[in-house]
Amino acid sequence: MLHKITSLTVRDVRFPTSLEQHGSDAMHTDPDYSVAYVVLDTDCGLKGFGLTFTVGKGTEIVVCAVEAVAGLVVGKSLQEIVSDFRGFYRLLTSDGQMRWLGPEKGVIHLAIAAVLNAVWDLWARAEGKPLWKLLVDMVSHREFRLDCFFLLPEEHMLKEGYPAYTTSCAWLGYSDQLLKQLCTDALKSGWTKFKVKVGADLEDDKRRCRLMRQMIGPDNTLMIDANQRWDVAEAISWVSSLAEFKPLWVEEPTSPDDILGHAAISKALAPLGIGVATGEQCHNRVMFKQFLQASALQFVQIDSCRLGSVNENLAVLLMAHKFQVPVCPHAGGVGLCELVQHLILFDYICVSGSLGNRMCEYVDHLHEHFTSPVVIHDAHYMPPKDPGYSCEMLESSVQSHQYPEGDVWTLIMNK
Ligand SMILES: C[C@H](O)[C@@H](O)CC(=O)C(=O)O
Ligand SMILES: [Mg+2]
Repeated sequence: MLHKITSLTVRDVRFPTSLEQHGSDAMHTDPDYSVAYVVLDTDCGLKGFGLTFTVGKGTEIVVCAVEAVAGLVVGKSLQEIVSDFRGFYRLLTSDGQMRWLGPEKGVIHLAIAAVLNAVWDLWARAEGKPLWKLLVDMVSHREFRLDCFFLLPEEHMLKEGYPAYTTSCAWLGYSDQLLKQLCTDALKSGWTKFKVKVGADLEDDKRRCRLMRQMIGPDNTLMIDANQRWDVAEAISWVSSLAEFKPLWVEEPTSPDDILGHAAISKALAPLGIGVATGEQCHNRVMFKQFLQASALQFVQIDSCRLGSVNENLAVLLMAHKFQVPVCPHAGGVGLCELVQHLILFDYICVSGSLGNRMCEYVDHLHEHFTSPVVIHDAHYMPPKDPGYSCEMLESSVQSHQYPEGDVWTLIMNK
């Protein structure tokens, strides 16, 4: 079956997470977790679902950009696309009249990610496999030695899952009381790795990091995330002041485009045992290449919607492997956990074969709006089994959260 794409629809779907400060950080103080949600219809009835993540009002701009590229997709068959996926990727990213907006960065790239995510979802559904398995089956299996026993990596993942860390205990806008409660709950559920938001006020950061350490103890892992708040010198002195709390990494210490700045920060913090992590706003593979070449990061944080979907993320996974830098994907947003779990499973099974210093982010928000939500067991992502890329949303959720006409928003606006 050819699966000719007959239409592409895109909707602006937003969740009012800012009301309770979920997802807040030093630069995004009032995020409403949102998606530009894409559905591809085909002549045989099969659909493909895709999304890209944003944090509120920006979604309307991404929706326009998706509409602008729709004409490059509608009318093509899945077979035509996947038989020359590289050519199709180039068609989307190199359109003569739209390339000026990027190239391969910003709003237009987010839009292309949403569309390509839907195409990959369609392909995996057509093959009757979860996306990670579609990718794994494309390359040959290898056997790795894992601790004291031999297990194929795929079997290992199906049994144990992929290790995760949580960001949900310590968004910047949460009170100390809430932070304590959420840490207590998370520890009971088996979490051992925690990320705390920092960057707005040094004294606050010291208090919150101290509290986190008290709650999680000396042996669990702590990471800090500044969301680009500092300049280079400020980042070095600020993080040095937080070194006593033993963070494994500082994430996005400065502008996401400042490769040499990250290199300077990495060099300065190495003696303190603190690495630099970045990637959620690293806009394409070329940037990642230079970050790796400049030893400017010690943890690669791929993002399933920032880069040009699976296509570009695979290139980054391979480069990270070449440079022997662990990949710890970003997933702080709606739908990002659902998507990126497929990529990190593929990374482990077919590329890195290692779990050393590796973990995938998890945030405990909004999974109930997906038809195949992530399954977390004992702080591990369990491999998804349903065909596709796990980003189909419940139609009822899409309708009630569509902006501005959905019930959820009309209620808020009429208050
Ligand atoms: C605005 C988002 O919630 C952002 O804070 C997420 C992030 O930085 C992370 O998960 O890491
Ligand atoms: Mg972050």
